[in-house]
Amino acid sequence: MILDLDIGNTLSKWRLKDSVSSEIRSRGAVWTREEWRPGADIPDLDVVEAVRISSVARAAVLDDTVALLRRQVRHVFVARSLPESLGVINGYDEPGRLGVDRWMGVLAGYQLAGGCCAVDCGSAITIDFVLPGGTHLGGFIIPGLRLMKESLKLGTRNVAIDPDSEADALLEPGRRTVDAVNHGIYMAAVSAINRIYSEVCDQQGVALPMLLTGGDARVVSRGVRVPHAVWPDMVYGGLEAICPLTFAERAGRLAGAPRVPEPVSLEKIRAALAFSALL
Ligand SMILES: Nc1ncnc2c1ncn2[C@@H]1O[C@H](COP(=O)(O)OP(=O)(O)O)[C@@H](O)[C@H]1O
Ligand SMILES: CC(C)(COP(=O)(O)O)[C@@H](O)C(=O)NCCC(=O)O
Ligand SMILES: [K+]
Repeated sequence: MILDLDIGNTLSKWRLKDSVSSEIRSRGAVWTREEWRPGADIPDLDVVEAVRISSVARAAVLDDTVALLRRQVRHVFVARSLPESLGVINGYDEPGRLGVDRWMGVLAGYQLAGGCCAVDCGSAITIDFVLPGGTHLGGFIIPGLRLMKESLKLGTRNVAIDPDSEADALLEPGRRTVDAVNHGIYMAAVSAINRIYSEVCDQQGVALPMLLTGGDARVVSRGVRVPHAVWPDMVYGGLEAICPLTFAERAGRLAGAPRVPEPVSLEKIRAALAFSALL
């Protein structure tokens, strides 16, 4: 079995993948706590031959996790943001400072779709762009839905947006604090994604497919007007691409990859931008 770990600021996600059949056998998530106890919250390591890790948690959390895993598992791979990987040139001035979850998302997106816009809706919402030739432009970071809500300190933090809510209902004016806040942060997130996408496609003269991942991807997806696909395992896809272990991975097949969405034409994107500039 292969254990894949995606340690984010809020949740540490894991999945077990069969190294022969490439099937996902189980998955789970635990809070990424200050005092996260590596090992206590992840599956039985006896069946694990290799571990692949993407982590944006504090260095000490990662170091402890790796030290513990190395005692029981022979192959432990820790992904890093590099200046260049798999034909993608990292757009950061200091490539190592790009969040490795973003780098994994960009590599997976490029492998699947070529140039793309990779959006990760987690603790933060990150919006990254890579052009068809492999140039990563950098991206945008805004607070995620939960962080935006908590920052208001209106006592609404415990009433999360129902992930099954329809976008139309979320875009109506709220008639009580919790709805006003939930609808407000939702509108902030989806309009930022729509606008940023259009601005960058306009600047670059190219209509790119958009891929969405992260804990809030499903609900955000309903409000994003740009054609896109949701790929819950996009960060894991980067791990598969950069450190292929199974037959399917070596053949370039990424688990759970969606069909690449067809972007609307650049003319339409530009017309929409021109219209919003009038408002
Ligand atoms: N069951 C859940 N538990 C916690 N957060 C959830 C859950 N479902 C959706 N979320 C949302 O997903 C976000 C965490 O998403 P995730 O992509 O795992 O973030 P990160 O990678 O930053 O840890 C939370 O901030 C929250 O808004
Ligand atoms: C921007 C992030 C906090 C997003 O993390 P997440 O919401 O997935 O937990 C993470 O990618 C990070 O710590 N990045 C380093 C800074 C940067 O990418 O510029
Ligand atoms: K994120």
